[in-house]
Amino acid sequence: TQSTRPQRMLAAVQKNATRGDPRSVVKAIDQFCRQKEWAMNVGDEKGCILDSVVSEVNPATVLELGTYCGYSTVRIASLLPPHAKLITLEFNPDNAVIARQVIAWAGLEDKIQLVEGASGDWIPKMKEEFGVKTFDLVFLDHWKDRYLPDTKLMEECGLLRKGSILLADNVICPGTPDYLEYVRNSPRYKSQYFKSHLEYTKVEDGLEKSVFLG
Ligand SMILES: O=C(NCCNC(=O)c1cc(-c2ccc(F)cc2)cc(O)c1O)c1cc(O)ncn1
Ligand SMILES: [Mg+2]
Repeated sequence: TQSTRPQRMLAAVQKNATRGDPRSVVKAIDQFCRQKEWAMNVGDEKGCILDSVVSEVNPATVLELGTYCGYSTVRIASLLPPHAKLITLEFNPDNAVIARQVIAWAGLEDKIQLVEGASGDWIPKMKEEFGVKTFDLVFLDHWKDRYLPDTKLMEECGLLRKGSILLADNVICPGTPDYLEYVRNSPRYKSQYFKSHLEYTKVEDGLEKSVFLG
């Protein structure tokens, strides 16, 4: 039977990356996507901006919305301090199967908790299910029409504290106009746009970094 793109991406990781070496996993996926097949990972250009924000925030608790195959999950977790935890939500069970194996190849299982299901269902249960108080950093990379409702839900559930950072992918392409309008005009956020390109292309895209002011 025909393999899927995530399955071919995992095969490229297992062939070209070194077990236990997260950066080699990131490199193998980027090479696969540049040389073989485009895929919707945040990619190496926006990935460098992601790295700099993660390093600056040095978060103890991270929430990622939209795991896909685990590229940004591994990229973020490889920069976390010891004992820091990353929870990543993935809606699509087939993607979750692949992401778990990518995370295992990188040797980052102890830092990452992959949760399957819809963000809207899981966000209200974060505190009781995972003992999370608030998130220091949230990386939004799931369905683009879920960025705004899920941000409001995180506010309502008390998952953001003064200084929590939201970093959103694809605010230009595919675009998240209602989310951008909200974080750029709400008095509760200080927002900054990092201009870049859609992964592995010359199309404009960017990341929006927003500090929750409480
Ligand atoms: O997370 C879920 N889907 C992937 C979200 N991510 C994207 O859609 C995404 C798309 C693109 C993209 C850009 C240009 C283009 F021509 C085609 C795709 C780029 C990106 O960087 C993304 O991140 C999901 C699934 C589901 O069934 N339910 C809840 N969530
Ligand atoms: Mg994305």
